[in-house]
Parts: sequence; structure tokens; C-alpha cells
Amino acid sequence: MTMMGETWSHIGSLIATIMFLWAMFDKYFPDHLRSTILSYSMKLASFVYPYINITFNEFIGDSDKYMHLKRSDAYAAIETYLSGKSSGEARNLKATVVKDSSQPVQLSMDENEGVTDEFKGVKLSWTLKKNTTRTQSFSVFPKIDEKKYYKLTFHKSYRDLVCGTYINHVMQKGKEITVSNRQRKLYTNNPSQNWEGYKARKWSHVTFEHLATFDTLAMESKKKLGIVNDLEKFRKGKEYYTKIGKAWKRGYLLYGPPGTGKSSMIAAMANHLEYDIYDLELTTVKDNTELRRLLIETTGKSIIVIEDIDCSLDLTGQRKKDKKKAKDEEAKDPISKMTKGEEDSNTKVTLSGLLNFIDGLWSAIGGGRIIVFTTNHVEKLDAALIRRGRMDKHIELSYCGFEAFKVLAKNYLDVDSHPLFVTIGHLLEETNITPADVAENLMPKSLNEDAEACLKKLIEAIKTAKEEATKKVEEEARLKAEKEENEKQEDVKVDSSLAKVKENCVGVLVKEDEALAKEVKDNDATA
Ligand SMILES: Nc1ncnc2c1ncn2[C@@H]1O[C@H](COP(=O)(O)OP(=O)(O)OP(=O)(O)O)[C@@H](O)[C@H]1O
Ligand SMILES: [Mg+2]
Repeated sequence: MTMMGETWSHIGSLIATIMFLWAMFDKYFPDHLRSTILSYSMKLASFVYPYINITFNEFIGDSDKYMHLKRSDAYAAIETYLSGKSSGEARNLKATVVKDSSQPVQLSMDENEGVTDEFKGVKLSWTLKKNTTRTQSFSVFPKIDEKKYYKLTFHKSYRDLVCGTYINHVMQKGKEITVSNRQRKLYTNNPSQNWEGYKARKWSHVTFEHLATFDTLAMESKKKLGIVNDLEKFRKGKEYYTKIGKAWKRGYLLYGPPGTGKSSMIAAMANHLEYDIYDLELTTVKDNTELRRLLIETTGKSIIVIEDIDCSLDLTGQRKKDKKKAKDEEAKDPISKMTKGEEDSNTKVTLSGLLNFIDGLWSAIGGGRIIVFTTNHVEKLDAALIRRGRMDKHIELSYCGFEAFKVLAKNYLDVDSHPLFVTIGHLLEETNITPADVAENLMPKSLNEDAEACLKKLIEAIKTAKEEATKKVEEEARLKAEKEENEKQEDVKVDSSLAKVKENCVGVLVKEDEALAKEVKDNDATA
């Protein structure tokens, strides 16, 4: 279609141009005849060449001002969309190195090559063209100006389909391919003393390569499905959030004992949504201003994580502690404290600072953002920090149940069932053991260790954990009883000393009374 189309295009254009010029410049043509000829020349051109061409330039903007030229998003999307088709069809290909992509070398068709595409049964043709013009510049050598563009050619009867649906489809698919090829990043914040200077950055990043997914995550399937659905709703909810006038963000609080999968779940979320992760280490953030500067630099489609929020900062006690410290210091040096006290509250990341940024305007910039806090001690957190609306979903990651064990057995040993599963099921009902410990025991330590050996190893580990837990409970009960006994004895001691004191007091009082009575008697006698 391309070669033939090109030929007919030229013939059609030539005939139409001749007729057009003839009608335009022949002064003997009356006006009405001239317009009839013009209309017929267009129809003839369209009959000879019934195709429509659309061009997409590589650069958009003011071509006289190179600084103002911008690579067109549409061109980039078309290039990505066609890259798969080009490598199969085109004979001359061009290889480009793409940074931060899972496919670092992208193949696209070279200039003057063409590929065909099919959409809803309609055939379309794409060609890559280049216009080269020479412009005189101040330099001795003329400047060569190259303009590349994609040309889309299709039959005129599909104008509505192509303009209405196909072009959008190409843009969307192109962007989707870019996103799926893009390697995701794990960012960590740099201490602020490294923010200034050449190439200084607030965030450093590495390629995010955690392999955890919701399939490998061990937890009850119903709970897992609930979380996946919630994430899906969020991902597709851009319009909904816009409609209700809320920033497109969602907060998750993950809580539970160490080794129950909080960090693994964050990785699974990022892999599911194909989002980047910003791992925010709050202890290295000096104050609220720094926190704001860091958050403003985060991009959309990302998960901002603050792990162990209760340890990162004493968020609840911070203000109380500051006040106490301020009071003590003020007592020692009242004058200097007048200013220093105020300074203190500004030189820390405070709970209210953190809340402001979670709710703040920055979160509305760009694409969707997820904020995740993790903690081992949910009871320690300030209610304001985790109230619904800030942390929309609270997810408890808990000890390993039978369902979670089955996921781990499948992951680590590739077994769906085994006679030992029954024993393990009973033991797990009675024992608190983390998925991390179960996983550790299920992992074969040598080539000779088969599934059964690993399951037996796990049974032993659960039994040991059970015994240790029983011992711990007994020890705790013993300590409690001991403490109570000590307290009782203390009480008895206190009571007896109180009684002695009372006795002494009574003795003293009686003596005083007797002395007083004697004095009165003596006085009376003298009188
Ligand atoms: N629910 C789980 N599903 C699958 N693997 C798990 C799960 N929980 C723990 N693991 C395994 O244990 C390891 C430690 O888990 P993870 O780091 O996610 O725990 P955590 O809850 O974040 O612990 P901490 O509170 O100490 O940060 C993981 O690398 C993973 O192999
Ligand atoms: Mg963790």
C-alpha cells in the first residue's frame, strides 16, 4: 500500500494542482466556473488518491527558537507503539538506548521505512519521513535542519474511525508500553547536608527489584483480595477523586509483629500498581521545612513509605518532651530560653507538621500517590495520625495461619498438599509463629532436603516455638505471682510499721494527756 499509495498520491496531486492553477490564473474564467472547476479538481484528486495522510512531527513549538522546541509526546508514543511492529516488518531498523527501561535497547524503524497496522479490521499504514532543509547561519557551514515525522495513511472512508478512536488507541497503548517497560525506582532521602552543590539531590535511587507480589504474599485469600480490589479501585479512580474534589491519594497503615510481611506487602503493592517507592527515613529529616521540600520532589504514581512510624520519631511525645526540656532549661537560663524555646518547635518534624503534609496541597500534584505507614505497635500511635481519611485502610499483618502457610508451601516447595499439612494446620492454630519464621524453615538448606524434610523441619520449629511460648507464659505468670507476693509483703510491712507508728503516737498522746492532767491538777491545788 505504501509504494502504490505514494505513486497515486503524486499523480493525484499533480492533476489536482494543474487544474487548480489553471482555474486560478486563467483570467478568462468567470468566478462561478472557477469554483466549479476547483471543486471538481479536488474530487478528481480524491478519486485518484482516496487516502488521507496525517503527520506527527517529532518536535513541536517555535522552530526558530531551538530552546523552545519540545519533543512531542504523541511522536514518542507512536514510536513506542510501532517499535514491536517495526522489529517484525521493517528492513531498516534503528536501535536506541532507553534509560531506566527493562528493555534498554529499543528498536524502531529507520527513515523512509513503513509498517502496516490493523485496527477493527481496517488496514492503516505508518511511514517515518525526514525533511532536510539547509539554512544559512553565521557559521561558514550551512546549518542542516532535519525534521522527522510519522505519516499515517488510511482510506478516506475510515476518517471517523481513525480520528475518533484509532489515534487515541495508539497514544494510550504507546504510553502503556512505556510504563510497563520502565524500570521502577526505589528512592531514599539524602541527609540535608548533601542537598547543596553540584549534582546534589534530595533523593537517591536504585532500580526497584523486589520480587514480592500478591501471589507470593502469605495471608488469608479473602483479606488479600480485599486489598487488591482496593488498590484497583484507587488506580482507576482518578476521575472519581476529581469529581469529589479530593486529592488522588490513599493512606494505608500496616501493623503487626516483626516478620509478618509489612515490607513485603509494600513491595507487592508497588509491583501490582507499577509505582515507584519513596522510602522516607524521617530520622534524618531535620524539620518540617525539609520534610515539605522532600515531599514536593516526589513524583506521581508512587508509594511514599514511612516504616516503623512509632520509632522514626517520637511523634506523640515530641511536643511534650520539647516542652519539658524547654521548661528545665528556662529555669536555668530564663533569658536565652525566650527565643530558644520557639526555635525548638521549628527545628523538629512534628506530628502536626507530618499531618499537614499528608493532607497538604502537594499531594494533589501529579498522578496518584499512596502513603504507607508501618508499625509494630499500633497502640502507641496518636489517634490523629491514623484517623480514617488520613490512613484510609488499616491492615493487620499477623501470625501465620493455615491459609498463609499453604501459600508459603507453594512458593518455597511447590507443593499444594501433603499428609503433614494436617499436623501443621493443628499446630498453627495453637501457636504464634511469623510467616518469616515459617518461610525460613520451608527453605531447603541443601539439595538433599526435599519437601517432606522441610515440612518436618517446620513441624519441629512450630513445636519449639510452642514450648517456648508456654515457658514464656509460665515465666510471666511466675514473675507476676512473685511481684504480687512481694507487693503483699511490702503492704504487710507498711501496715506493721504504720501500726507501730500509731502505737507510738497513741503512747505519746496518752503521756501528753497525763502530763496535762497532772499540770491542771497541780495548778488547781496551788490555787
Ligand atoms: N506474609 C508474608 N508472605 C510472604 N513472605 C513473608 C510474609 N511475611 C514475612 N515473609 C518473609 O519474611 C521476610 C521478612 O518479612 P518482612 O520484612 O515483610 O516483615 P515485616 O513485617 O516488614 O517485619 P518488620 O516489622 O521487622 O519490618 C520476607 O523477606 C519474606 O521472605
Ligand atoms: Mg519491615
